Amino acid sequence: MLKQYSFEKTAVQTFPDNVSLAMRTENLQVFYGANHAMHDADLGFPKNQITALIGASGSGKSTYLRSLNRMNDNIATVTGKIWYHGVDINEPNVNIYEIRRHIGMVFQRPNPFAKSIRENIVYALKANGFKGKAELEERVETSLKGAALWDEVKDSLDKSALALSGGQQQRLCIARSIAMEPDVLLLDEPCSALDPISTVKVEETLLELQKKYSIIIVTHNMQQAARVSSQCAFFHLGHVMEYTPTATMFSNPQIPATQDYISGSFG
Ligand SMILES: Nc1ncnc2c1ncn2[C@@H]1O[C@H](COP(=O)(O)OP(=O)(O)OP(=O)(O)O)[C@@H](O)[C@H]1O
Repeated sequence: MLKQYSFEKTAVQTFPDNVSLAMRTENLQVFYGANHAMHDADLGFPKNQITALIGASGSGKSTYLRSLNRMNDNIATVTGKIWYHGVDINEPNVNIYEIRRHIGMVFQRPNPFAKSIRENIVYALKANGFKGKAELEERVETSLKGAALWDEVKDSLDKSALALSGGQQQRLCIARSIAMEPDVLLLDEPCSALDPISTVKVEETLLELQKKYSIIIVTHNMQQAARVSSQCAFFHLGHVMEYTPTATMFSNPQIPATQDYISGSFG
C-alpha cells in the first residue's frame, strides 16, 4: 500500500534576490475536470541552469511542465501565477504563440516533420516572419551546431529528417526549438525513447546549451537528473515535495517521501 506523506512545504527551497530567475510559479494549480492534478506549486528556475523535475508516474511532472508555456490551455484549468520577465503569463490576454517562441518545448518522442532536415528548422522560422535566405541559412547552421548535430548532417541538409536515428531526430527537435532563440527550454523526458549512446549525446548537448538557455527537464531517470541538473524538484501525487540542490537531493534527501523514492521504495 502507498505510504501517506505530509504535503507540508518543509523542503522547498526559494532563491535569494541575487539569484536571477528565468521564470517562477506561484500557487500553480491544475485541474483536469474534478482531478486536482497539481497543488500549489511554488518553484523558481535559475537562469542558465538545468532544473530537473522527478517523481513517479502520474505525480504531475508533465502537467506542471506543460503549464509553463500554456500547453494545458485546452485540456485543463490552470490557476495561479507564472512569472516570466515580470509578467504573469497565465493571464488570459497573453499571446500564447509569443510565449511559446520564448519558452520552447521538446517532447518525449522525437517528432520531426516529414520534411528535409533544413525544412524542419526553416519552417517555423518562416511561419514567424523570417524571410532572408542568408538569415535562414545562418539560423539552420547555428541551431544545428547548438544541438550538436551540425557535423553529422551538414552534408545532407536536404535529406528527410525521418531518415535520421532517434537520437539525431531528438537533437533536430532541440535545434528546431532553439532556432527561435527562446530563453527557456522545456524538455519532457527527451531521452526516454533513446538508446544510452544517444542519451549521452543529448545530455552533453543540454549541458552545453545551459550556457545560453535556462532548461527545465522532466526525467524518470534519476541518474540523468543527477548528471545534468543543478537543482531538482521531487513531485508526488500532484505536490512538490522537495526542491533542493541536486547534490543534496541525492546524498541527503530532506524528507521521508524523497528518501523512499530515491532509494527505490516506490515509483
Ligand atoms: N490530458 C489529460 N487529461 C486528463 N487527465 C490527465 C491528462 N494528463 C494527465 N492527467 C492526469 O494528471 C495526473 C498527473 O499526470 P502527469 O502526466 O502530469 O504525471 P507525470 O508525473 O508526468 O507522469 P508520467 O511520468 O507517467 O508522464 C494524473 O492523474 C493523470 O491521469
